Amino acid sequence: MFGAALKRLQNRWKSYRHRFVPWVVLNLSKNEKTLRQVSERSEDKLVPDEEVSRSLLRLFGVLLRSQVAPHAELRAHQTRLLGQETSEEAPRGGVSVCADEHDVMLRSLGFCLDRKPSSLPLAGTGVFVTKGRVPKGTTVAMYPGTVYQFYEPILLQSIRNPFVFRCIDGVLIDGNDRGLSKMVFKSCSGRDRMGPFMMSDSSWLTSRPQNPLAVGQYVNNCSYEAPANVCYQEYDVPDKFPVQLRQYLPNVNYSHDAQRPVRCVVLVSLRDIEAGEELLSNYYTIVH
Ligand SMILES: C[S@@+](CC[C@H](N)C(=O)[O-])C[C@H]1O[C@@H](n2cnc3c(N)ncnc32)[C@H](O)[C@@H]1O
Repeated sequence: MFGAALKRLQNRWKSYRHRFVPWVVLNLSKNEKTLRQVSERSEDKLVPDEEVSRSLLRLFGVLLRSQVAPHAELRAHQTRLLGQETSEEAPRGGVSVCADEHDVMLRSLGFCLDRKPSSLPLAGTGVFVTKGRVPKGTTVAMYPGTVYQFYEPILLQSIRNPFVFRCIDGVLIDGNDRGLSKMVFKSCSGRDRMGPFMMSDSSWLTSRPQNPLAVGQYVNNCSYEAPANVCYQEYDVPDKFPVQLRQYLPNVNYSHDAQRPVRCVVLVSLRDIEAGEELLSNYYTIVH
């Protein structure tokens, strides 16, 4: 009888997946209501992948059309290479036609995000909705970083690094914007460049990411008093994702493998979120 009870306890422990790997020691939720439960990977989807693709394509398309002047020539070159027509006019006299990323976000998605001191005690920086409103089921942020398969070496990068996110299938995403992690991301991003086309975006490593969704690594853990309003969802970038829009993807594979899709993790709203609210996720998932 004792053996059976022990086995049950072991199975239960094994089924808890901490989304951040083990250096994070947080105030674990006091109640299972704050835990996310999934049966298998395919069920860890609040919204279908097609819906995630649609909202990323919409935002990235608007970002491309409103890019700053220094990129305009490169963009025109890319467009020529792709044999596509463009309705955009080149900026006159080198004057920037840049719309601020936040304006773009507000126009295309209906809300703005910003990083600010968290509303939770001792939680450092958090991510807030600063303008507009996020309806339930919206792709509200992306978790940027280098993507490691479970067998790839991450030991050095992971030391004292609270930004290593674990996907349900064991893939890891290092979202640290400093030190060795930063160097690795930049190096992999440069390696995967295809001629004039960047396949990923390194600007999330700065204080002003050109993809304004790429701040998901700063989303803090919920508590019993402040429940989660967003959840993580794995998203493998489909082959047909337009090459000229990949420059806004904030993820890159650690090892180059043209066959493997880039893994992204998006944060999806669990309810309507109003301006002024902090985004909070659940760092713990139960996989049955
Ligand atoms: C992925 S980072 C989130 C960004 C972090 N707040 C920062 O400023 O860098 C995870 C770390 O944030 C802090 N954190 C997240 N949620 C928290 C909470 N509810 N209470 C206290 N600290 C929290 C912990 O230090 C944790 O290791």
